[in-house]
This record gives sequence, structure tokens and C-alpha cells, in this order.
Amino acid sequence: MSANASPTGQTPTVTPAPVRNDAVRESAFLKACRREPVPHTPVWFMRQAGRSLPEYRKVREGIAMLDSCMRPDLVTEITLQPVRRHHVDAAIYFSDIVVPLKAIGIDLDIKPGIGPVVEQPVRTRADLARLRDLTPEDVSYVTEAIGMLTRELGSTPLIGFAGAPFTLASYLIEGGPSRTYENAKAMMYGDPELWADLLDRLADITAAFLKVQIEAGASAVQLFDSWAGALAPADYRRSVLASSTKVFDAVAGYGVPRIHFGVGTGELLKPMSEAGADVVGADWRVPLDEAARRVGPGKAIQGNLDPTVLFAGREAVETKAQEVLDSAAGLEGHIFNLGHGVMPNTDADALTRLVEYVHTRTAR
Ligand SMILES: Cc1c2[nH]c(c1CCC(=O)O)Cc1[nH]c(c(CCC(=O)O)c1C)Cc1[nH]c(c(CCC(=O)O)c1C)Cc1[nH]c(c(C)c1CCC(=O)O)C2
Repeated sequence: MSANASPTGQTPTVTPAPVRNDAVRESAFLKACRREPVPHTPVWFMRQAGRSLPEYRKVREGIAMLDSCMRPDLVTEITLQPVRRHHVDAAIYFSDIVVPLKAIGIDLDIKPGIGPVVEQPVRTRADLARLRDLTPEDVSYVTEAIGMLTRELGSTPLIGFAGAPFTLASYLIEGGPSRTYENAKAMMYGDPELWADLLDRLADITAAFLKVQIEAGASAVQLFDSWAGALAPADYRRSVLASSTKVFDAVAGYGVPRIHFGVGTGELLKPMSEAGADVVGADWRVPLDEAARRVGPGKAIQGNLDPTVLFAGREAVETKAQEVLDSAAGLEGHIFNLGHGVMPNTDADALTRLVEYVHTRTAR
């Protein structure tokens, strides 16, 4: 099967979304996604909007995480903060991977310092019935916020995102964050039919959520399969790949770049790349030239500075950032990022200096 073939043989019926303007289309970020020559290596950071920024902590004061995601004014402000401060090459829409689940009525919350917690975990076929389809009306605040954002962003592209079916399933089944994923894996190994149906449902919800963002004006989308690294490649292929492929197929027709990322997925880069994304992210455990070999030709690579390096002082940051740039030197299409999200205690100035370093060192 070719990397972009649909497992169902269906071709998406959507028409390409118009790119907001020529400047966005010609931005370094979108060029790198398309593997075209760039004026400099584009940079953005996963979790660039968030607790590392004092201005974020200020506007979020007294407002719960999920409530903030439903307020277009706040979403717009928080999404713009890292663009203003760090001069990153792309904005990422401020939200969370559990927002579409909340929007279809799943009783969940994001607990500070813990993460998503689901009141009644999804563990049986009866539980599956609680996962209804997502309609654009369920997330009208997303459409509204992206409309506001794209007016403010000018030539800076906006990345929409969603959680991949496996990572969403891990929260739904475990009821919260897990180190072992014992309940999720118990379903995957013990009741493969229920597992497949659950991931397929989540694929539809995720695809619907990405479509809303693209139709509202997102210029690229990233699918976070953050916890897929917990799986062996054979299990990923057997039990996860089809659902992520379904998501990428569903949005292929828009022509916006699709990015795929997970943590600790060095051994999964090949099967993950088969799900169909245009750009594959790698964490810091695999050098980018090796990541590109595993991913195969025809895809851009994103990554992969260890986020903890930012605690080590300017010289170490530059040395390690240069190592990333050197390992990416032979690639067609590199987007500089961290190997996972910005950690909350990161010095914001260290991030600003890192963007400047990458831009200066790669200016052509
Ligand atoms: C696994 C995952 C989640 N959420 C997300 C993922 C995939 C990325 C990854 O692997 O890190 C994705 C996410 N969550 C958030 C964003 C915002 C956009 C950006 O990247 O700047 C993005 C892209 C905001 C957020 N999502 C969350 C915060 C922190 C809550 C707060 O600021 O009050 C933010 C800014 C909460 C959250 N939500 C989740 C976790 C693990 C946490 C952290 C819990 C904590 O440490 O408090 C689930």
C-alpha cells in the first residue's frame, strides 16, 4: 500500500481549502512542509503557548483550562503570545486534545499539574455509545476563534491540531494519565473488536475536529499521538495504524500539510509515516538523519531538541541546537521544534534566543 492510499479505497470528497493569502502560502513554515527551499529553517515549539510565559499565567488567572479553550478572545490572545514574544514561524491554536471529547458531552476535566481526568472511563461496549459524532456547532467557539486569529496573524501560518485515536483512547479508558496504559492495553489485546470500534469512533471525531479547524482557516494540522511510543511496532500496525490513517485520509483533500508526532516513537517512525502525514515529528532520542531514513522519502521532518536542554544555559542550548541543525543538514524539509512540549518552568528568554539562533544560523 502506498503511503497515501486510503485503506477503504475512498477518496476524500472535500475541495482544497483556500490558503489565507500568498504570504502565508509562501511562509518558511509551509515551504518546509512542502519540502521547498526556505529562506531560513522555520521554528515553532509544541506547547509554545502556556505556562512558560508570564503573560499566559496572567490572562489565565482564575480561569479553568477547559473554560479558557471555549473563549475565543482568550484563545486568540494566548495563541498570539508566543508569536509576538519569540517570533516563531507558526502559531499553534490554543486548545487541548480533550476539547472535542468535552464538546460531545464526555464528563472530563483538566486538573492542574495532572492532566485530563475522565469521570466515567470508557471500558465496555455500552460506554462506547456515549461517543457521539462531533458537529461544527459543538465547537462553534473554535470557528470563531480561528476567524479572529487569522485576521491577527497576518503572514504567520496557524497550525490546528487534535489528539490521535490511540492517545485519546488512552485517556478515556484509563480515566486519566497513566504510565503503563494497563487498561487501554488490556482492551487492545483482550477485546480487539471493541478496541477497533472505539478507535474508529475516535478517528471520526478527530477528523471532524480537524475539518472544523481547516475550514475556519488553519494552514496546517498536527495529529498528536503523544503516547503511541508505549506500543511495539507490530501492535501499532495491527491495532492503531488504521485509525490514524483514517484521520489523515479524511483531511487529505484540503491540501494543507498534515504533521504526525509522538513521543518515544523511534521504533514506530516507519509505521507512523505510513498513516499518511506529509511531515513526521521525531523526539530527541533519534537523530534527524536517522529519523528521515526510517520515515522514508517524500516527507518533511520536524524536531527534535530535548526540551530539558533549555535549562542548561545559553552555550549548551546553542551546542545542542547546532547538533540538531547538523543532523538535518541533508534533509529536504526540516522544521525545527523540540522533541516534546515546552516544559512549564522553561525560561521564556531561552526560547526567544533559540528561535533567533536557528534563524541566524540557517539564513540563506
Ligand atoms: C497529551 C496532550 C494533552 N494535551 C496536548 C497533548 C499532546 C501534546 C503533548 O504530548 O504534550 C496538546 C496540547 N495542550 C495544550 C496545547 C496548546 C497549544 C500549544 O502547543 O502551545 C496543546 C497542543 C494546552 C495545554 N494543555 C494543558 C495545559 C496546562 C494547563 C494550564 O495551563 O492550566 C496547557 C497549556 C493541560 C494538559 N493537557 C494534557 C496534559 C498532559 C496536560 C498537562 C497537565 C499539567 O501539567 O498541568 C493532555
